[in-house]
Amino acid sequence: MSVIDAINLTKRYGDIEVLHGLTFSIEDRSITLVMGPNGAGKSTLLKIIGGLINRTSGYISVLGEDPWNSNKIPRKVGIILDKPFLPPYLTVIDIVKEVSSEFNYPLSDAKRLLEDFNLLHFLKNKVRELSAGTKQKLQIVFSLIKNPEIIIADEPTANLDITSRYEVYNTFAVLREKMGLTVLISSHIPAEILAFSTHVLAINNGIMKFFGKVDKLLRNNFLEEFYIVVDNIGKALEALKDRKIEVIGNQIRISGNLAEISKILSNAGVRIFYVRNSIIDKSIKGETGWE
Ligand SMILES: Nc1ncnc2c1ncn2[C@@H]1O[C@H](COP(=O)(O)OP(=O)(O)OP(=O)(O)O)[C@@H](O)[C@H]1O
Repeated sequence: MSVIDAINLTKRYGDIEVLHGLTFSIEDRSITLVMGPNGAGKSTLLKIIGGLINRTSGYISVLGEDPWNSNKIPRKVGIILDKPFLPPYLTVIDIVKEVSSEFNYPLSDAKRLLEDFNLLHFLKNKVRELSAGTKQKLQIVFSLIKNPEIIIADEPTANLDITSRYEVYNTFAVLREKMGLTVLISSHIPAEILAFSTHVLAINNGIMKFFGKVDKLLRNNFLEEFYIVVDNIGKALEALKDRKIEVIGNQIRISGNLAEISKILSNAGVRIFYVRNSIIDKSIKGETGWE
């Protein structure tokens, strides 16, 4: 079932058309990586989906409604930006209370969300005392306080170090798996997020270059060697014991079909934090025109 449908969607700023006739459907409970170089049109597309700006022509439906003319979309779509706008001198609990009361959300449920994302111990901290990664995770949790069905994240990891970036990607994977949310994330660092995504929508100069499942993007490149980092190396080694693998530091070197290996690990309850392989970068470039 699709939750977002776009047909021939265009956007012009003044005389300049920056989105040229995009057509796609986003499936319920998917994580779509929206990728493309600077100025490609990623933010513009996400803002249209979130109802922050209107399209120029074409059709867009989000949860069955036109996002620009909808009371439902501001409540059902959570928007996450690259830099969280959290008041630096307020404590986390102050903000939680404010956001909960704004959306009529029980405070006890909000605290449970913080607990789910391992943030409960920051309740009494002021925002300025928190790391960039923690602030971003908080922004994500705050966006959940209204019970959204879709989360749109525009470059959510742009200002984060690698550890925090993976924490944030992981948070999105949890949102999808445990809370059944549909997630759209834009990024400049596509290879990192690919392991957490189900679909890819690639734009370049406002033209959609690729839309489809991650497997399709990587389809020709499976019998290659790559490196993965997982959350539980012991469980991963057990799950992959019939395969030729080598452990190098915290990475597992393995050859084979990436989709198949991810499935084995996922069935064993192991989460992949990181996949690296020059082929992934090459297939992103080959299929999408990404430089
Ligand atoms: N409010 C605006 N008025 C005029 N032009 C705009 C406006 N916002 C964006 N643009 C232009 O539209 C094009 C697409 O911009 P957009 O921000 O959507 O791209 P992006 O892919 O998100 O880029 P980045 O990765 O740099 O954020 C760019 O050429 C940009 O200069």
